[in-house]
Amino acid sequence: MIPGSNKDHPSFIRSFGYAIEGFVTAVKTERNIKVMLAMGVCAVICGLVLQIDLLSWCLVALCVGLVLFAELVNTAIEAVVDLATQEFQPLAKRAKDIAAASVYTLSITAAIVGIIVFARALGLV
Ligand SMILES: Nc1ncnc2c1ncn2[C@@H]1O[C@H](COP(=O)(O)OP(=O)(O)OP(=O)(O)O)[C@@H](O)[C@H]1O
Repeated sequence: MIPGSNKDHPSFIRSFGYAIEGFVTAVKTERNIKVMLAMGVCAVICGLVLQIDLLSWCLVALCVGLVLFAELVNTAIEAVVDLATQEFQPLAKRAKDIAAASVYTLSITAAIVGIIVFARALGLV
């Protein structure tokens, strides 16, 4: 919906409330998001312990945020596919498998960046 085109369009604050609701629902219902949040907390603890520099904090924040973003989008795609069909459908499989692949691609990339950042902080590279 185009913002402002309809007086019933939710306000910015209400839309933000829906987004928070979506985040809470995803965390409550999706095991993978809990795992990713736990890994994000671990990365922050490692950053604090190793006293990484500002640029490294930016990389850690970007990686954690992007992985969570990808998992949230993946969860939304799964919900839409389930809404469209409960039957076995090759296209449903393709959509879910590719959405899952996007999360794993980003997670592996984030893990590589994390290894480099923390190895550098430990003076290993
Ligand atoms: N309607 C469907 N038609 C065909 N294959 C499906 C369908 N629904 C699920 N699948 C297959 O089962 C796999 C698992 O689907 P599911 O919806 O259980 O997601 P999931 O792997 O449990 O995701 P998550 O762990 O993130 O919740 C999909 O990747 C897909 O290969």
